[in-house]
Amino acid sequence: MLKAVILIGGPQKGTRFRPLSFEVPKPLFPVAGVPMIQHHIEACAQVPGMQEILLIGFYQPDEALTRFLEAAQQEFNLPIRYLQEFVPLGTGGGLYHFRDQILAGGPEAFFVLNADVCSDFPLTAMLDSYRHQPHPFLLLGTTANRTQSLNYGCIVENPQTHEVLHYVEKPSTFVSDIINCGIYLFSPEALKPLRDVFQRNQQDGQLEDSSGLWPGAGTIRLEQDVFSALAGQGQIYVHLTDGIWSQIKSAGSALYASRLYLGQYQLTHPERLAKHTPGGPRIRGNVYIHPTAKVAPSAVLGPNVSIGEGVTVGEGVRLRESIVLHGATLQEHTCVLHTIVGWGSTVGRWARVEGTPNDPNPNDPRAHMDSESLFKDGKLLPAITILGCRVRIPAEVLILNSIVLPHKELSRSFTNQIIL
Ligand SMILES: Nc1nc2c(ncn2[C@@H]2O[C@H](COP(=O)(O)OP(=O)(O)O[C@H]3O[C@H](CO)[C@@H](O)[C@H](O)[C@@H]3O)[C@@H](O)[C@H]2O)c(=O)[nH]1
Repeated sequence: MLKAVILIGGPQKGTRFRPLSFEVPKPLFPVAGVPMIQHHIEACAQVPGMQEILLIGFYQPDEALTRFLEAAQQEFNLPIRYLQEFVPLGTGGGLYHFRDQILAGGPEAFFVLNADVCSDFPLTAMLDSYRHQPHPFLLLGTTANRTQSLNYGCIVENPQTHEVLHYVEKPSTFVSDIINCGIYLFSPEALKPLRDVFQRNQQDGQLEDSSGLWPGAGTIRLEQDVFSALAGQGQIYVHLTDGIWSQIKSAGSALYASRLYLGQYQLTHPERLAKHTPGGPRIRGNVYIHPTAKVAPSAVLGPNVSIGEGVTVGEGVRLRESIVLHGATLQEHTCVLHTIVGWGSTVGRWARVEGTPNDPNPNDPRAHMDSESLFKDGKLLPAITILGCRVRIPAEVLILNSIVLPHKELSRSFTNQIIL
């Protein structure tokens, strides 16, 4: 019997995802037509013997999360529960805090998945390598180029045995081109080292604060407190993958992840990809259209387009490399490229809304998405355009490389601006 835990973080996280994370918790943001963590749940549900999926985070359980959990339980016919940390406990603290729930029923092992990654989740392959040689910690690793590796956990392995000999979280100088994907398979034994860290933290805290209410007592950083500390002791192994993988930190990376997942749908969910039908819109490449969306037959969509529930796409619209969220309207002849159009927003006739992609270098197979900051030398860097929720763009204007905050009604063109 197996279980899975998805670490969904909480409202203080996902700041690079604003203003989109104002409306919906980041783990529920639609990527390739379904909420970000539905991809994780689908992958877990396919592993034979999966008994339960636990989401651990520090969000208040709001309506959106509750509705998502109910729908997912029905769809996958599996118990899927949310366990709330009352303070952020770090990537390992929640696993220790909820250890009884994780170990209830005696699972053979449990997967732990960061919510903010996009992957083809080679969980069965990880399980096979775990069963071949069970160890407390199995990490999924992939390769990155030297510069970008510094943004991730870096793993030095023994190439014969795949034992992790050395682990450094976001090093300041090059350590290894094998990076931690934030996808793990842990044995029940893995909770023992977490308990040791917890007890050590508590003792250290009591020394600092005799009240015993030291706020950091329950916080455990899986990467530094466990992986770095235990590397080289025969407890941590890495399973390497060359499948699709990307982090989802910024809106730009959500658009890139959407492209990766839409590509995957060719194999996993061909029914989710729009097909060209006589009298229907022209489809180029991989496109997702929610069944309730109304798309005019003269619109041209794709590649990499996701159209959400109740969206209206008018005659002559050109839409490419974009996500259009629930209830938005693109009036006739708009051109929308490299953009996320927020919930309920309207783009007026003949308007052009365009962003600049910063996709990984296509000539470097080990390149990943850069989630760098929005500004450099006080200037907004060119990036995808984001329209927050219920934004109104008038007819015949140009919006280029801009971020428009929710509920703004624009009256002219803007380029390279954040419109507050
Ligand atoms: N429940 C809970 N979840 C948390 C908390 N803090 C972070 N998380 C969740 O844990 C995951 C990792 O979040 P970060 O702490 O932001 O780390 P990171 O910068 O994404 O780096 C991690 O992931 C990389 C791969 O994407 C790894 O390369 C790196 O080593 C590390 O594990 C995310 O899904 C986040 O929502 C917390 O206090 N509580």
